[in-house]
Amino acid sequence: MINKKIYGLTGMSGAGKSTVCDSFERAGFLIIDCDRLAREVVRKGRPCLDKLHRLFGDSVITKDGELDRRAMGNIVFSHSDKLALLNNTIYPYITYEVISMCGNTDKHFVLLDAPTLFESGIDFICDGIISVTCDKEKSIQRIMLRDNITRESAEKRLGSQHDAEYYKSKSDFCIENNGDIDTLKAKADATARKIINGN
Ligand SMILES: CC(C)(COP(=O)(O)OP(=O)(O)OC[C@H]1O[C@@H](n2cnc3c(N)ncnc32)[C@H](O)[C@@H]1O)[C@@H](O)C(=O)NCCC(=O)NCCS
Ligand SMILES: Nc1ncnc2c1ncn2[C@@H]1O[C@H](COP(=O)(O)OP(=O)(O)OP(=O)(O)O)[C@@H](O)[C@H]1O
Repeated sequence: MINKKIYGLTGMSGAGKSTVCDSFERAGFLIIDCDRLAREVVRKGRPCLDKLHRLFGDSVITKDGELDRRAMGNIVFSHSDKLALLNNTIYPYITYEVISMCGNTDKHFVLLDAPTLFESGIDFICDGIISVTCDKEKSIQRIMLRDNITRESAEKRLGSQHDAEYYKSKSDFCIENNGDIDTLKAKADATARKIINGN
């Protein structure tokens, strides 16, 4: 996108992307949280939710007409064909929102926080890729605690994603997060500075 530098931030669930976003926001980046956009595009009454209802049936809709996220997660993180169907349905809506936000901001630097950056094809608009990685067991422990899910659900979710080596091999910057939070923040601050200063 003209006059903007767009960086994609990716990595497995629980790797530490949200903490990295805080550093980049402090450094002056516009942060686009694709998980949040994915929640907005499936709000009650939005066309994307109607499509999901038609494709997945009543079991993914709550009695209030909202997306039943836990039910949908149980389906798609156990069946790769269903995950592909969800992704193919939802990504065009997310991509539209991302492009609008990039076009509307005054900020020069944008960070797309997107766990499924490569699958969505949105890496195509990025000037650079940053990944956050950590040992799989650490991811499992962190998301069990943060999302109040079982080990089995955590393992299934991670099973739908790539491993650390994959993210590393496709990134311009890789932030390893096996230490404490302060170490992660220091690495993230340094990466943001490096990008802004162009070195
Ligand atoms: C399956 C859904 C309903 C489960 O909702 P739930 O509230 O339990 O989880 P939440 O949305 O907070 O996601 C938690 C984490 O799961 C992982 N995850 C989410 N979607 C996907 C996916 N399509 N493929 C692999 N991992 C995913 C991410 O690491 C994410 O941070 C939801 O994740 C969803 O709608 N996913 C499809 C949209 C998507 O791809 N989002 C990522 C944005 S790029
Ligand atoms: N180095 C660390 N030490 C301890 N806890 C951490 C560390 N890094 C992150 N966490 C915690 O682990 C959890 C997962 O981190 P975070 O939410 O940043 O992951 P994420 O990559 O954004 O995951 P998702 O893709 O699922 O949104 C959070 O509760 C966070 O506070």
